[in-house]
Amino acid sequence: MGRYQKPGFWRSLTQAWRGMLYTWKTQGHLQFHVFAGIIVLFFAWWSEVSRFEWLILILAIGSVIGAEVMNTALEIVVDMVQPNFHPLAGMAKDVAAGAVLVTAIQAVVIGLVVFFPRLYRFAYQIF
Ligand SMILES: Nc1ncnc2c1ncn2[C@@H]1O[C@H](COP(=O)(O)OP(=O)(O)OP(=O)(O)O)[C@@H](O)[C@H]1O
Repeated sequence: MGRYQKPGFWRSLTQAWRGMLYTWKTQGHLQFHVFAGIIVLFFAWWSEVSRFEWLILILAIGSVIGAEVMNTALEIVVDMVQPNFHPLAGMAKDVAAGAVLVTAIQAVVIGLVVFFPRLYRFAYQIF
């Protein structure tokens, strides 16, 4: 095993990007979250949300994506430390997946609070 050397700023960025790419390639959930986030941002632009709503929506999308990336990191560590079946290894993964679920529920609630009144008004005008 090579000696560890603390990387510089640009090298750290490259490594972080490599981690993101790995997560993107291996986790279908991340692809789904990014796709859903793009659709939400499109709707935000289309329905001309306020600056504050933009910030909240971006925070919500970033939280889900960040939690998914952290979840992937934990899965990698668990698989490295415990490649065999172990109840604690399974529980660690389940707890990390629970963190993603919390952020996803939060994002859905934020999306409803921001978009539901607009969709309601839109539907009201049409029907
Ligand atoms: N070593 C293990 N021992 C016991 N149970 C495990 C182990 N590895 C995984 N599991 C169980 O299988 C589930 C799925 O684990 P897996 O490693 O396939 O993650 P995943 O399908 O990529 O999860 P996610 O959908 O959260 O990204 C875990 O949530 C856990 O309940």
